Amino acid sequence: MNDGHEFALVVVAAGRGERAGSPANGPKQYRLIGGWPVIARTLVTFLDHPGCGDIVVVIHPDDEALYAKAVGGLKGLDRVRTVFGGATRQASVRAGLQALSATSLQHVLIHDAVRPFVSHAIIDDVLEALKAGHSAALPAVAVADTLKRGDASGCIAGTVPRDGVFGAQTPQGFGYAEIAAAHARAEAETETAFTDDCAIAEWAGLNVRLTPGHASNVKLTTSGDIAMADEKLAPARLPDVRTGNGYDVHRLVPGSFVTLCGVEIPHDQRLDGHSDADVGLHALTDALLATCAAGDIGDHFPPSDPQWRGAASHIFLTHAAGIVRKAGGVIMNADVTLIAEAPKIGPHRQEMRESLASILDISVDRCSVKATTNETIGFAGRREGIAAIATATVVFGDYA
Ligand SMILES: Nc1ccn([C@@H]2O[C@H](COP(=O)(O)OP(=O)(O)OP(=O)(O)O)[C@@H](O)[C@H]2O)c(=O)n1
Ligand SMILES: C[C@](O)(CO)[C@H](O)COP(=O)(O)O
Repeated sequence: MNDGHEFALVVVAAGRGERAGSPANGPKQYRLIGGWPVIARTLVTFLDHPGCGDIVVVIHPDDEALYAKAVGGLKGLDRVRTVFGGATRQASVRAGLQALSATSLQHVLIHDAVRPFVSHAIIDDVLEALKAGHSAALPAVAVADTLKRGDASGCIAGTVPRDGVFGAQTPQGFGYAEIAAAHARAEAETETAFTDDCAIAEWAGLNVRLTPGHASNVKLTTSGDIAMADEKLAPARLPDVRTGNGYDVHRLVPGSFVTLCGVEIPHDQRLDGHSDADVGLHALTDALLATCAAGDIGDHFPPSDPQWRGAASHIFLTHAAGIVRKAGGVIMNADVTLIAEAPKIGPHRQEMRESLASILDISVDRCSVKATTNETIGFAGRREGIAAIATATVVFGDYA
């Protein structure tokens, strides 16, 4: 079982997680972060470490089913045993160490189940220190905040010098025989409640080496810690970018001007329609409505409604832009292609772009107007009508 392995492991998971609250789905080591139970994430890092041999997970007697469900499906579980813990972390570690009494491995690492962001680098540095001859190794992070001592009234009683002060993390590493003996002695000889195993090693006179911990190797203590861990592991949110297209055509009849993209152009024909028949603005109105699936221009402005007779089409486009914005969208660009044999669009393009920019309240560089003839074929080629196609891009949500 331990062929080629460098250390045995105790993972303590018998706590009740009272500071994190105890919801129906069990104590914090069984809560989900990024869709995984905390304890499963923790175990996987060790199961994947080439130096890790026997593993004892110390659980609470009430949690057998929760544990089985949480770790079910992990690879390498044949190396993992469970034992029941005690009323304190210290008692739970002791139970874990006793369960390893037959281990052939010289070193043991002791880790909190609720430190799921432990890394191979942290483990390797602990192992290096043990292999270099230290009896114990402690991953630690220098304290960065100024430390204060508070008094019973909730006021500051003093500032604690932080030079040489470290936050202790796990996994803490030891010679197995030495830490097992130190734990047994501590149990027999002192009432002191030790909050970590290096404190027991120190008490027993063992030499403890500091190794690099990492800020990310946080102990999930409160429900806020669990929420932060979940957020950290959440898949990156993709931007909600939506594109809509629109198409419109109106018949040409004898007249003196056409209105295209909000610009009146003198011409020997006019566009026939219920409103001002501006195909460019109508196509773009549909494109914008499409970005939030808000139907089409006919749904909002029925041709049967007399109030829209001869209406200027910027009303329709302004309405569509309002719907988009109400839905949380930001209009990124608008592009209109006019299909007309005549009049010539080129000389009016800039004015049309400015007209779109003003109606949509976006910059001109986000508004494009293009034109093409229909090579004298089809209804547009025979000057029977003018068509327009339009595309709009809108970004919705947090990325807007
Ligand atoms: N009797 C105990 C107490 C704690 N632990 C384990 O020790 C680790 C660190 O302890 P802590 O964060 O204090 O966990 P809890 O004791 O569960 O938390 P609380 O004090 O809020 O109840 C956890 O993995 C926890 O499950 C344990 O195995 N047995
Ligand atoms: C062992 C430990 O994680 C080191 O920082 C910590 O002491 C355990 O937390 P507890 O709240 O004291 O049980």
